[in-house]
Amino acid sequence: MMIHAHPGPPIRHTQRPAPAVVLRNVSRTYGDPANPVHALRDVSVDLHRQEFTAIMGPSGSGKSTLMNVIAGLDEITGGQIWLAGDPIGTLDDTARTLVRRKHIGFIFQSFNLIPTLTAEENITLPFVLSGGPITPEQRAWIAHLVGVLGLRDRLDHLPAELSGGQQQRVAIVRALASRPSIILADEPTGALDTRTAREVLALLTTAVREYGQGIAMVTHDPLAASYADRILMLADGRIVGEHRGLDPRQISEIIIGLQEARQ
Ligand SMILES: Nc1ncnc2c1ncn2[C@@H]1O[C@H](COP(=O)(O)OP(=O)(O)OP(=O)(O)O)[C@@H](O)[C@H]1O
Repeated sequence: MMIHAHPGPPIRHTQRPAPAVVLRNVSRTYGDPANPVHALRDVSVDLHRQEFTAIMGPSGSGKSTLMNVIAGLDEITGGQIWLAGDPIGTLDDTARTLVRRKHIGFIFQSFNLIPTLTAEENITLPFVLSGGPITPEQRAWIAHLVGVLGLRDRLDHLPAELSGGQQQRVAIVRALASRPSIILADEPTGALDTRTAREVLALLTTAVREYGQGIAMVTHDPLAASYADRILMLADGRIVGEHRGLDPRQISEIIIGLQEARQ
């Protein structure tokens, strides 16, 4: 019998399900080859369902680039990325869009709600864009999330008629609704006051614990990062540390150390 090298991500011989996202030796270089900017250098990392990962690092360390390449919104210049087992680098644009819609949810600092659509229409927009009808199971799941996040009497409001915290909760329901493999959250609490930010972080933690949702969150805020199960530290386009169980003060000290190392 011939044994072929497995072309996909490494097979795990554990009970844990396959990672939602696998990056192997990923690089992203911008600009003139004579004077390149290395936004990501040889990054290898797995992101799991049922896990809340925070991505931190000094300004310019590659955090946004990392999110963008995972989302398929930016091309990589080296390595390979698998999203729920699909190697996204080899897919054409249409196939990549479909994989992204199926497996990735987004939560942004600026909420990214469509101002002319109600909360309910914003939540169901991804299903409309996918062209399929919303199944009774999906409707029940959305209704459950709307109830848990306290939005039941806000569904017919426009974003401008909602507080910042309510708008972000609409964005969270929208991201959770399709049960993506991973939610990419870019500074999701950046525009919120401290109390509302804590509520949003607690909701994200609940989504991971109770719904098995995978979340990767870019943040500059040590308090926000302390809600995560693990923290990846980026510096100069590389992953330079992975930490668990740190409190906000310990996280701040690591960040300050990374900033000082650059000076
Ligand atoms: N489109 C681009 N063209 C050229 N260089 C880019 C581009 N996008 C990012 N870069 C560079 O790549 C590096 C990483 O940028 P990136 O935005 O990923 O960092 P970041 O960690 O998200 O920073 P911040 O915390 O300030 O948002 C930086 O040096 C940046 O200037």
